[in-house]
Amino acid sequence: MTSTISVLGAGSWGTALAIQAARNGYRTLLWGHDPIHIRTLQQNRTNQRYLPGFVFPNTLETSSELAEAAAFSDLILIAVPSHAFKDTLIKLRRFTGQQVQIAWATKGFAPNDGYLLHYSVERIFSKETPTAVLSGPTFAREVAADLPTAITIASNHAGFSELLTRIFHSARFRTYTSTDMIGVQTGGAVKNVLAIASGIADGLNFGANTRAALITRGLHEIIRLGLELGGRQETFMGLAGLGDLILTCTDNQSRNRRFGLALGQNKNRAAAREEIDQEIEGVSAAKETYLLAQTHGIDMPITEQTYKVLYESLSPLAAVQNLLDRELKAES
Ligand SMILES: NC(=O)C1=CN([C@@H]2O[C@H](COP(=O)(O)OP(=O)(O)OC[C@H]3O[C@@H](n4cnc5c(N)ncnc54)[C@H](OP(=O)(O)O)[C@@H]3O)[C@@H](O)[C@H]2O)C=CC1
Ligand SMILES: O=C(CO)COP(=O)(O)O
Repeated sequence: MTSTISVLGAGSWGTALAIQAARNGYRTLLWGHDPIHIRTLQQNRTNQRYLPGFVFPNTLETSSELAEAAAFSDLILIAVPSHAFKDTLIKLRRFTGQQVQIAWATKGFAPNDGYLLHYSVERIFSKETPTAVLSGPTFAREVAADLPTAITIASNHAGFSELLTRIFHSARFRTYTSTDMIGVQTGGAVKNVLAIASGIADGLNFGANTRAALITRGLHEIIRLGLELGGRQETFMGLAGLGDLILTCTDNQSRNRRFGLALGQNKNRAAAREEIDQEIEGVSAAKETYLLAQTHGIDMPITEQTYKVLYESLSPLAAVQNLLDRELKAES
């Protein structure tokens, strides 16, 4: 029975998930691409840069060698940012055997081709490789602090979601299984765009009514796109859809929301990014989602206006006005 796991990506989320697996008694190896950062983690037994204040359990090891991570376990969990996802898979492929099982907690699309991340795994590994995605309303810091959290684990392989459940489930970390990998990935990727939009509205000092309207109409956008891509309605009403959307649109722990807040307060994109100094997945997701909506002929007005603020220098105020000026229609 598997008793090890390698987690790729030593940012806040990879570190929190590695701590969770290690706390559950699984020998866990946390891999990061920067040898200097990893050496610091090894020495301090904590990730001061990305998740300060949480001491690593004894069962947590670290490495900056991908070959070591592949040899450590045939169960790989990827938590690198989406822009590094494909590249990490390609490098990993050189070191893995036939038995490898691949899960990811990354939220976003493969850069430049707009595909959900499971397509990259299928192409770089194979369609037969067991795959799974973990997603839901899960701020890294709260998971590391062992605050009650629930997450969805979606897999194409029942045995794999059960294995991941054993590794991650605890009295404070509740796991739900699903078979809807497309729906779970779509919810996780698109909610980041809507969190930026919600931040923008709050940065402009609009009120709670505006935020609630954005969340509700944003959910409709996720559902329209997600159904078209092959996801299931109930997934969008669950943890990986509505749950994560509410979390990131309403709480300032969300980097995407804070980025939007800065834009709404009239900071430019570069200054807002610098202020956050961590991954803001919604920036690339806004472009990929906007292009996907166009390709599939789907109406996603909040996504479209967010894209225009980010890529066409539309002012946040004009973007909100564009949404309000839209032709009146029935609620659907
Ligand atoms: N943080 C959270 O609460 C949650 C995050 N997620 C998702 O997890 C993913 C990772 O985000 P998160 O950990 O928060 O991001 P962070 O900003 O906390 O950390 C990003 C990490 O990725 C590393 N990195 C950057 N480029 C590469 C690369 N080319 N190859 C390998 N590693 C690289 C960074 O290393 P370096 O410092 O050297 O640049 C850093 O360790 C995102 O898709 C995010 O949406 C999902 C749920 C919760
Ligand atoms: O996805 C997340 C929580 O579920 C983290 O959101 P941010 O990337 O906006 O911080």
